[in-house]
Amino acid sequence: MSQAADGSRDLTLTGVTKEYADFTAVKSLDLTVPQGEFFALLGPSGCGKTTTLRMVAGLDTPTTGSITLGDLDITYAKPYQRPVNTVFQNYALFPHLTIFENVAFGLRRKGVKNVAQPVEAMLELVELTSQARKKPTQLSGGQQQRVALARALINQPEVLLLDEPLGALDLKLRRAMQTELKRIQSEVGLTFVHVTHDQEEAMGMADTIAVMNAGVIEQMGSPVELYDNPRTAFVANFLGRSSLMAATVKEVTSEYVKANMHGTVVSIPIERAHVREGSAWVGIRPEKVLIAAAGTPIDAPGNHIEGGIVTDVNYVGVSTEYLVRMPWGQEIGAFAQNTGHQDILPVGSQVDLSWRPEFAFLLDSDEDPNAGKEEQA
Ligand SMILES: Nc1ncnc2c1ncn2[C@@H]1O[C@H](COP(=O)(O)OP(=O)(O)OP(=O)(O)O)[C@@H](O)[C@H]1O
Repeated sequence: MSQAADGSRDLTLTGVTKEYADFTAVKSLDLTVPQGEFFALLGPSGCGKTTTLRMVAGLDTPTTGSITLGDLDITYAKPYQRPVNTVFQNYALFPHLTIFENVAFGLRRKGVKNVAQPVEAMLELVELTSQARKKPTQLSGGQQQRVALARALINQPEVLLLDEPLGALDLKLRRAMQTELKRIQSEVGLTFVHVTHDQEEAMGMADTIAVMNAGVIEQMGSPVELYDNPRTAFVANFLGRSSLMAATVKEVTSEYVKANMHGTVVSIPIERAHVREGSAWVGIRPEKVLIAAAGTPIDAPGNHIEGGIVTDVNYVGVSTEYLVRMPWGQEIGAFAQNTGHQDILPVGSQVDLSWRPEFAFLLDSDEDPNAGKEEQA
């Protein structure tokens, strides 16, 4: 198979659109997944994740656009002609075959004579050596999922597609399998494209996340980049939580954009300010907001706002989650770590809030401040 000039086998989607009779599921998608990366497509139900994956797998054909692997154009290649395998949520194991034979299936179909060694190596990788003689129904959900993974990996695909592979597992097993999947991916070094609507799952596993909404990619980057520097309200709300407060840009310096937020001037680092003039939304995440009884000093030089009243207190053990009504009527979240240094502030307390300027971000006022809230998993 041919390789790109630099030898890389990146997966690239260029201008990929998928139209159904009266509906466009994926809109002019441009996407590059570097070889060997753990890539997550994250978004709410119906945003076009599965459609995108099916086009990479060859189960659907793009209406326009192209899909390449290195310099190999696979846009119209049959599923079995592309070095791509898929693991689905419903593992689709063969119930009448043993675990060993399920894993051996792809090799036997290719006419490989000696399957024992590769199958055993694969079972070892997914830690199921002791289960080889059992049938799928004798395994737990997580074990069955690992069989599905081994069965796909033994074909030595260049790209492994995972469509909500942990969706059928309970939360605890899901978290355990996430660690497992990440380990296996780094051991085999394949490109993984993982589709999920679970933001914690994507954040915990992926090198790069593409956040999809209504057929387009809203933003793409490392989990930290997306979380700390969201460019749209959808990303700010869908990935974690954010408070978005109306403001007007007053001044732009080399380091900060300063905005007047209901009478208080706050600073936003220039690299997180996605608007430089006019009206805007100042964004801050609740765990970045420090809270203290009115008039007491807050240990954070920065954006300081006064006149809040606590309207809700949710004690969750490691932290206390406050809702604070600001003088302009909006409720802002503030999560305080329960380090033992601060008493819990009851509902009705008068409080001041503060956050370091470097944690704030600034979005265009055209953004819908509620985008992504309802869709959050
Ligand atoms: N064959 C089809 N004909 C018409 N519309 C379709 C078809 N297949 C998918 N769609 C629509 O395309 C949109 C995207 O579907 P897709 O399955 O890609 O979403 P998704 O993000 O994977 O969602 P989920 O997490 O629920 O699987 C949906 O609104 C869906 O109804």
